[in-house]
Amino acid sequence: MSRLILGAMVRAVGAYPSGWRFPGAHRHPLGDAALLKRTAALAEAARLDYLFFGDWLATGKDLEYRDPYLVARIDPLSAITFLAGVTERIGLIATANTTYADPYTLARATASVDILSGGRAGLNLVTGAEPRAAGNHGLDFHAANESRYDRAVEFEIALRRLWDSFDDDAIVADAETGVFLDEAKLHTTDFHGAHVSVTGPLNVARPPQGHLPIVHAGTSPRSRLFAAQSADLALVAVGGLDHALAVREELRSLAFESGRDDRELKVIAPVLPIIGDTLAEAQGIADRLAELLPVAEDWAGGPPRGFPEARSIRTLSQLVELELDGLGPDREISPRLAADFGAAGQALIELVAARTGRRPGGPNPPRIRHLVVQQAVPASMIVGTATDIADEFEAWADAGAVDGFNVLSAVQPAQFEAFALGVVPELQRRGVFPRAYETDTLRGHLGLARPANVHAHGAAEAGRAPASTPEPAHLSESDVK
Ligand SMILES: Cc1cc2nc3c(=O)[nH]c(=O)nc-3n(C[C@H](O)[C@H](O)[C@H](O)COP(=O)(O)O)c2cc1C
Repeated sequence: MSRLILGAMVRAVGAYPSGWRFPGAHRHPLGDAALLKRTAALAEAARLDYLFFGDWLATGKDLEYRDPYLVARIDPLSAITFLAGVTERIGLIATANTTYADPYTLARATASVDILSGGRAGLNLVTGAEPRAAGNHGLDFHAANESRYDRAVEFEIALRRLWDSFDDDAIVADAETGVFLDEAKLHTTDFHGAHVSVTGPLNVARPPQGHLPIVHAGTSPRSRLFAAQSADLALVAVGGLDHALAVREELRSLAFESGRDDRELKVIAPVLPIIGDTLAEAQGIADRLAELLPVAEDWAGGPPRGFPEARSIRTLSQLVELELDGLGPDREISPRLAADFGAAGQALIELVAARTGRRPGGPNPPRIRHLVVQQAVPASMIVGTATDIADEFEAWADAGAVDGFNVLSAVQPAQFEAFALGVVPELQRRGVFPRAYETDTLRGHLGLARPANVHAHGAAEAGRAPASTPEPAHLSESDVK
C-alpha cells in the first residue's frame, strides 16, 4: 500500500450540526482568524497534506439546524490566502463554483495564492447544489445538472489555458539588457466555448505548480465523468467500504477510458471521526453531540422552516417499519419494542450501540430521539480511540477503497486536536503516513507531476471541449432542476 493522503476539511464552527454547542467549542465566526491559525499550525505540525475549505453561495435561517457551519463563514479563497502567510509547507485547497465563478477572475486569484504560498494552493471545482446562488449572481434560476457540467468542462480547460498564459521562463527580468518580458513566451488564451469565453492572456505569471491541483466533489454520473477526466483528486461521498470500492473502481475505469493513467486520479473520502482516549469517552462525546441536536417533535407546533425532514419520528417510523409517532421523542426503546423493528431498524439499533454505547435492556438504553438523530447524521462517522480510527483508515486503504481521507472535525478545536495529536501519530507509527514533509508543494505532497505548459501539449484537451467557437448557448427553462 502506498501512503495515505490526509487532509482536513475545515468547518470553523464544527462539522457536526451541534458541534458549536459543545462545551469549549469555537462558535462565533468573528473569531475564525484565530481558530484558522491554530488549526493550520496543528495541521502543519502533524504534517497533513492539506487544509480544505468548502463553499456555499447563499445563506438563510433554514441552514441553522441542518448545516450551521454554512450560515456565516469566511470565503474559502480568503481563508487560504490568509493561511498562505502563516504556514510554510501544508497544501491549501479552496472550493470554487464553476456555475457562478468567472474563469479569468478565478485563474487570477488562484495563480496569485499559488505564488504567495510558494506552490501550495489547490482548487476544488464544484457545480453547486444551492438554487439560491442564482439570485445572488444575477441569474433567474440554478441550471440543471447537464448544463452545469457542460460549463464546468469548459471552465476547467479555460483555467488551465489561463494559467499557461506565460511560459515558465517568459519573465526575463534582465536588468542589464532592460528586457523584462520575452513577448514570444506570452500566449493569448482565446478559449471560446458555449458557456465560457475568455481572451486572455492572464496578467499573473505561470503559477509555481504550473497548474494548481484540481479536486472535484460531487455524486451524479456527470460528476464522476468530470472527476475522471479533469480532476487530480475526486472527493466522493460513500456509505461504507464496499460502496467506496465500487466508486473508486468506476472512477478509475472512466479515467482509463478517457485516455488517462488511472493511477493519477486519487480518490478521497470525507470522514468524521469522534475521538476519545477510551471507546467509552468517544461514545460519550457522540452521545452528547446527539443530545444537543433537536428533533422535529421537540416543537409542539411543528419544527421551524427548513428543519431537516429526516430528523423526525415520522422518518424513523418508516425506517424501522413501526409506527412510533404517538410515543414522543423521550420514550425509552425497550428490548420488546426493538424486537418489532424491521431489518433496517435492527441495523440502526446496532449503529446507535456502536456510536453511543446505548443498547435496549442495557444500563443506558436509547430513547426514540437517539435513533432519530443517528439515522439522520453523516454515514461517514467513526467513533473510537485513535487506534480504532487508525485501524479503520488502514482497513479502507488496504482494501484499495480510497487513496486517502478528508477529515472533518465535529467540534473545533478539541476534535481536530484529538485527530492531529492522536490519530496522525498512530498512523505515522504504523508507517502508513509520513512523519515529515518531503516536498514543498501541494503537487509534491500528492505525488503529482508538474504539467507542461498547454502550449506544448494542446492535444491533451482534445475531445473535451469545442475546438472552435460554437453558437453561444442560452439556458432554457428546461434546464431548471
Ligand atoms: C464530499 C463532498 C463535498 C462537497 N463540498 C461542496 C462544497 O463545499 N460546495 C459545493 O457547492 N458543493 C460541494 N459538493 C458538491 C455538491 O454537493 C454537488 O455539486 C451537488 O450535489 C450537485 O450534484 P452533482 O455535482 O453530484 O451533480 C460536495 C460534494 C461532496 C461529495
